[in-house]
Amino acid sequence: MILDLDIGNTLSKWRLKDRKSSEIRARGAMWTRDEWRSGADIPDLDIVDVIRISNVARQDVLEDTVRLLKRRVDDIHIAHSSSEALGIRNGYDMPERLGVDRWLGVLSGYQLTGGCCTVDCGSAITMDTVLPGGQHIGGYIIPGLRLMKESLKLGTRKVVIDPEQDALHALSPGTNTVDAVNHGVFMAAISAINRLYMEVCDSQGMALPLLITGGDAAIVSRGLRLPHAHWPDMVYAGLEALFPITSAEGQGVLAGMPEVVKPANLTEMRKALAFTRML
Ligand SMILES: Nc1ncnc2c1ncn2[C@@H]1O[C@H](COP(=O)(O)OP(=O)(O)OP(=O)(O)O)[C@@H](O)[C@H]1O
Ligand SMILES: CC(C)(CO)[C@@H](O)C(=O)NCCC(=O)O
Ligand SMILES: [K+]
Repeated sequence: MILDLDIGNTLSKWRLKDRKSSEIRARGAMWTRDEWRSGADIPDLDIVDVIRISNVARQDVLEDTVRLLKRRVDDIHIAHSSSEALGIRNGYDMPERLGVDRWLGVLSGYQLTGGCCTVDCGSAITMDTVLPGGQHIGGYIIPGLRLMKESLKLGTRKVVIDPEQDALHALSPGTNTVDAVNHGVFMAAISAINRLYMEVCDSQGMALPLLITGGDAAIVSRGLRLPHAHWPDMVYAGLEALFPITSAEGQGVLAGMPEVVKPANLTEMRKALAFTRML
């Protein structure tokens, strides 16, 4: 069994993947601050023979985790951002500084689309662009939904935006603090993603497919009016692309690959931008 680990700033997500059938057998998550102790929501290491890790938490979090895992499993692959991988050139001035979750998203996104914008809605919301031909041009980082709420210190941090809520309602003016904050934060995130995406397409002169992932992707996806595909396993797919193990992975078949969604029309996007720039 393969253990894939995605250590984020808030949550550490894991999944177990069957080496033979390529099926995902189990999934779980724990707070990144918490220790790996038995009884918690952690995978059974006795059935694991290889581990792949993406980490954006502090270096000592990774070191502690690896030390613990090494007692049971020898074969551990840790992903790093590099200046070039799988035909993609990293656009950062210092390539190793690009968050590896972003890099992995770009690698899998490119494998799926051959050029796209990737958005990861986690503690932070990040957007990255990789052009046809494989040039990554850099991206944007804004606070995620929870961080935005937390920064207001209005006691609404724990009140989540109801994922079942109608997206239109979630964009309407709030008539109490919780709704005012939730709807405001939701609108801020959606507007930023819309605008950044259209600006990038405009400046590159092409409508790129838009992919979205992360803990808040389902909610954001419901509010986003632009055609896009939701790929929950996009970061894991980057681990598969970088360290292929199963025969399917070797052939470039990545877990949970969504249908590629045809992007919005460039002329229409330019009209929308022209209008907002007039204001
Ligand atoms: N069970 C959950 N526990 C905590 N947060 C959750 C949960 N489900 C969804 N979320 C949302 O997901 C976000 C966390 O995003 P994600 O799971 O992508 O991990 P992350 O650790 O924040 O990632 P990164 O630090 O890489 O941005 C939180 O802002 C929260 O709103
Ligand atoms: C931005 C986050 C926190 C998103 O998870 C992560 O990708 C990160 O820590 N990145 C390092 C900074 C950068 O990407 O420029
Ligand atoms: K993430």
